[in-house]
Amino acid sequence: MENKTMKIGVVGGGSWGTALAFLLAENGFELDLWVFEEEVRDQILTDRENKVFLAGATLPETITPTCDLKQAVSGKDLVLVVVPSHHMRNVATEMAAYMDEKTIVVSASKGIENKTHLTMTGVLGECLPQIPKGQITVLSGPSFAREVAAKVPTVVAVAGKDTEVARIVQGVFASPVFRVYANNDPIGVEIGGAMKNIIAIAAGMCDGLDAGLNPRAALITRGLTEMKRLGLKMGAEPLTFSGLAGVGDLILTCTGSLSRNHTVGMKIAQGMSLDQILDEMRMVAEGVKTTRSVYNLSHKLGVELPICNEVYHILFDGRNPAESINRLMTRDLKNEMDL
Ligand SMILES: NC(=O)c1ccc[n+]([C@@H]2O[C@H](COP(=O)([O-])OP(=O)(O)OC[C@H]3O[C@@H](n4cnc5c(N)ncnc54)[C@H](O)[C@@H]3O)[C@@H](O)[C@H]2O)c1
Ligand SMILES: O=P(O)(O)OC[C@H](O)CO
Repeated sequence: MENKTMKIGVVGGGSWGTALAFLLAENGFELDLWVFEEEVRDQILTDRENKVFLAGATLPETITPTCDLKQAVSGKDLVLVVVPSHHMRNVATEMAAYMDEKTIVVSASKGIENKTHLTMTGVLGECLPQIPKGQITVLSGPSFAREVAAKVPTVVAVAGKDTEVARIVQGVFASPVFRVYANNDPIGVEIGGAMKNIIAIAAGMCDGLDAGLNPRAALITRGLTEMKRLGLKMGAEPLTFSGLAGVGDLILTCTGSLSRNHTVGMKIAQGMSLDQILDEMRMVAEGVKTTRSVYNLSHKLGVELPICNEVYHILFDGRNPAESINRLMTRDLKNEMDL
């Protein structure tokens, strides 16, 4: 199939869905963009801008905003799903009625479902039984929406169990400013993308306390070990954690001022309550809900994740972040290579 004739739907008009729709339009595709809010659809139609979630980017006429999910996904060759992870099941369940088995599905959402502990391709696989599992892929890596919309050079990974499908998706998204590596370890890519958000909350707390640069580097490094530990238990490839969706995204989110997860951590350390912070945010900080999933999953699987554990107790039990640093520093002494 000639790429540019592919019919594409993007589901989710938040900052990332809008930035990726912009990228695809720049790559020469015409596409439908499903947005949840009528306000956002109307703004894009009249001003060619998503002022709520991605102000400043002019969206070309080749992007058609719609609140009609059927229009966005039916008859499409490729559907990109970019909704917050806690909305994935509802949205995908509704999508199922309109989709046939030929469509390639790409998830760009990062999270682990609270109830099932499934990653987003797992949720999509359950909700879209007509789509062969090899056609469900994930795009992840260090990529702030605002920078992608500003055409800042960005490098990500696309992972799928079917190498051919991952290659097709790679070709669709790749551009001179958006380099895409193919990867065949979707579970590793998704665990990396979901867990880095928890570590970014921890790094934000460290920065909010002004605890120093040494502890932040330690959190990033030992956080990577925790990502690998849980990932390997779930069947991931170790090398994925040295890649873009692992250490790459971890570094970006733990050190980048644009990160919503890092910001949540900073505000907690500065004394705001989680409810207060979330009430003030229209955007999603996936790490909050993922912390709960990972805490429960790690206890179920018997995997020790000390940093994630502390973040859980700070967010949901009111533990003091400074006390958590002390608790982490005074744990039993270990061998660095133990996984
Ligand atoms: N923003 C980024 O830089 C970035 C980069 C990579 C990955 N991601 C991931 O993309 C996913 C989507 O995040 P985002 O940043 O695009 O969103 P966002 O935080 O900018 O906006 C929130 C989104 O939630 C949607 N929403 C609210 N209620 C809803 C409902 N009931 N049903 C469906 N959708 C609803 C809103 O319409 C909006 O699209 C997340 O998993 C995030 O981790 C984001
Ligand atoms: O703003 P955050 O913390 O949701 O991070 C956005 C992306 O996941 C970075 O790759």
